[in-house]
Amino acid sequence: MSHIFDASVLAPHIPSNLPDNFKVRPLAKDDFSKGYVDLLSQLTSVGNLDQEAFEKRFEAMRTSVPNYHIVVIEDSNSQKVVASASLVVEMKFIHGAGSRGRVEDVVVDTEMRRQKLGAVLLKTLVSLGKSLGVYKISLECVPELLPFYSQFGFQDDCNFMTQRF
Ligand SMILES: CC(=O)SCCNC(=O)CCNC(=O)[C@H](O)C(C)(C)COP(=O)(O)OP(=O)(O)OC[C@H]1O[C@@H](n2cnc3c(N)ncnc32)[C@H](O)[C@@H]1OP(=O)(O)O
Repeated sequence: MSHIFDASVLAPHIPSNLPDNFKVRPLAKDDFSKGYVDLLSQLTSVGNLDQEAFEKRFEAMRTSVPNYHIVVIEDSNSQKVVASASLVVEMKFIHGAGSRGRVEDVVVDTEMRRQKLGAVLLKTLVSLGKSLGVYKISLECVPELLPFYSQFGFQDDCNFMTQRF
């Protein structure tokens, strides 16, 4: 199976108390056929992303340095991807040529919410980020989700500005 990053890098960071049917792993190239795009569409507009476009983008991300750490949870009962979150690492000159982590695109299938899958993803990404040596991890969210993210060590500490095209 082709993963977007090395599964052995992820393994030490996965909480052990998950029900047997849930498997936490890096995004795989064949997740297109496991409902991954439908899952992302519960987060925001995905636009026109057919299998060819998905696989082309997957390869670009897989071979990027530093890696895109896209972590998913597959439910073996349905063989669908039911949750996903990303840790993107950005290289800097500042902080001693350090790296910053950004948590992006956190989503759990509507049918699977409130079963702690979001918590599993956030704990996994924070632990992974620390082990990769990033000097900080940040994310952007609506005010309603501040209590959710604060459980995993995030603090509300600045304004967020955006410009859309
Ligand atoms: C950086 C970004 O990507 S921001 C975008 C975040 N994603 C979205 O808004 C997409 C739609 N929402 C979702 O996919 C989900 O509701 C998520 C990811 C926000 C939460 O995932 P879930 O798996 O349902 O959360 P999980 O079960 O792990 O919740 C753990 C605890 O967090 C808290 N929590 C969960 N969801 C929320 C929420 N929407 N608001 C406030 N607190 C919450 C609760 O205390 C919950 O414990 P409880 O169920 O015992 O009350």
